[in-house]
Amino acid sequence: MKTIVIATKNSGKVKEFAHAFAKLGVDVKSLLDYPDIPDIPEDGSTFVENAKIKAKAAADILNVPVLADDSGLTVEALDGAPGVYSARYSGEGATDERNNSKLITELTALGASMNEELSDGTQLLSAAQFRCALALYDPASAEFIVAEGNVDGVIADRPHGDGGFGYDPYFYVPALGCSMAELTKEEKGRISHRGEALRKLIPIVEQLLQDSALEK
Ligand SMILES: O=P(O)(O)OP(=O)(O)OP(=O)(O)OC[C@H]1O[C@@H](n2cnc3c(O)ncnc32)[C@H](O)[C@@H]1O
Ligand SMILES: [Mg+2]
Repeated sequence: MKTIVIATKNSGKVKEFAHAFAKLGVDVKSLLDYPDIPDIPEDGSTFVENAKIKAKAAADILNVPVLADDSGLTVEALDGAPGVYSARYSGEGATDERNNSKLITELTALGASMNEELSDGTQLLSAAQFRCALALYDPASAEFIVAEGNVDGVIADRPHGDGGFGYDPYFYVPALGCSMAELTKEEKGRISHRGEALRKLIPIVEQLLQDSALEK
């Protein structure tokens, strides 16, 4: 079995990558499997910079090609926040729950509204986008390959669904009439920022796999 290492400690991302790569017969490992690797500072100013930082840091330690994902939510009524700060939006020790609660509190305090409500009374607060940058770094060639994806949605004032992770329960997708957390992994992958970026990168990962660079 071929293996690809993803430089992430986010178990939600790991599950989505594992689902996508399983279809290619590729096993996924993450930084959760390498607890001795120290935390990688994400001090870039863009998703692409942070994805490159994470991929290179892990690849230099493990000496195999590594894929990294930097992603987040940009909200129109918040001038694009939380953006690259999505994971630490609610400060030190941030959790998905606290980040979501801060998001809704901030939007409510601003009086943000799209003047639209769903049949269950849910108010739609602001247009938003999920963005994802993937970086694949191969220490043998010292080269990066980068791919990006995004998906449009709307922030709802209350959560729906218990799938996905992070901001998914509050991210309503008008085209599908449900939140991102109400989709299966397969459905989410078809429309998501991560799915779009991954589809661009998969041919390159497959090429690397053929070259056996990822054989462990
Ligand atoms: O850096 P790693 O270890 O990969 O894990 P992380 O959770 O810190 O990941 P990021 O730095 O890329 O921050 C991404 C933030 O955006 C959120 N996010 C990213 N993709 C998402 C998705 O598909 N659905 C919901 N929230 C998402 C996620 O919950 C984090 O708060
Ligand atoms: Mg992070």
